[in-house]
Amino acid sequence: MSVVRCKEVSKSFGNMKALQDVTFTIEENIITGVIGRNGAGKTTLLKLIAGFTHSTSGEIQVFSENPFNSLLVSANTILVDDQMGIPTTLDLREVLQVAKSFYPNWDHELALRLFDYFSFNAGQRHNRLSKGKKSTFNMIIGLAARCPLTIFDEPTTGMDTAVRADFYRALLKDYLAHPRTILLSSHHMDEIEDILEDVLLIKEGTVCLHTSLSTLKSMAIGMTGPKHLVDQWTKDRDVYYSKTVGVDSTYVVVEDDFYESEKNEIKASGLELSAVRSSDLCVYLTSKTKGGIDDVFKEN
Ligand SMILES: Nc1ncnc2c1ncn2[C@@H]1O[C@H](COP(=O)(O)OP(=O)(O)OP(=O)(O)O)[C@@H](O)[C@H]1O
Repeated sequence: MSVVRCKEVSKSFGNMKALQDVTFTIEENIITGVIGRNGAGKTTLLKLIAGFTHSTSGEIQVFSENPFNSLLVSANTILVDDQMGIPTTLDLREVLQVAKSFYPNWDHELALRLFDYFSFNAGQRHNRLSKGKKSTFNMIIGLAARCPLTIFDEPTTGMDTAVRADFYRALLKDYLAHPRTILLSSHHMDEIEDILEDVLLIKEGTVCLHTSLSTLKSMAIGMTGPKHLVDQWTKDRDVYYSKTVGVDSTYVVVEDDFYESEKNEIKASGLELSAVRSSDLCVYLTSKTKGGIDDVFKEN
């Protein structure tokens, strides 16, 4: 069953087109990473899905309903971000108590165990917490709510490395025990790739790739060696990234549709083949130029 369907969805802010003709479907009980560069449109998309705002054109369905002003969607969805609007008149324990009455699947035991593990004090107020602690508290709500559609928009803002690792582990453990549809946007693709099943790659307001992580991992290969040889092997293929190495050597990341026999030929011709990390590939696929920052320093 599909939980989210977007068909030709666009969202503009005045003349600014934040999303353009976005079409994709998210199936039930899958963790999807929503990946893209700064300003790509991730937050805009996640807010549309959560029903916080409406699209300029196109059709969005969440649980088969338009999410904007939908009671069904708001009862089954949580969007965890740094603007969650946690009441400051209540202390943190009271906030958990209110959340308990609000979310039907709420696991209070889990919330309290996480609360203690991350050393929160009952009397603290959300607006007095540090940036990382605010994110950690929001994450506790997002996990304990166990909403059928759980959306985390940059949930680890301000968290230190150890807390981020704990969060991803807690998310994975809870998801395995209580499967649900999870959308997770993050700039730390290398940290989240182990828990993702699918990747939705957003580039300049459009979906540039929606695929499984296993496909992403096998779709590209690195090739290093003399430029003329590299050009020969890559001329009819998609080159995602290219940079000069040393005097006459080139490193390219190219679509991997080579047969094993071709790979052996490539290596025999003196070129080096290497695996490409999915986090690097996501950066290349969402880059404006094929050479990245190096292109800025290229002489004309
Ligand atoms: N309320 C708004 N008014 C005007 N422009 C907006 C508004 N919200 C977003 N935008 C613009 O829409 C584009 C997409 O923004 P969005 O926040 O969705 O990107 P993002 O991928 O989440 O970025 P980041 O990774 O930096 O958080 C940006 O150019 C942003 O400036």
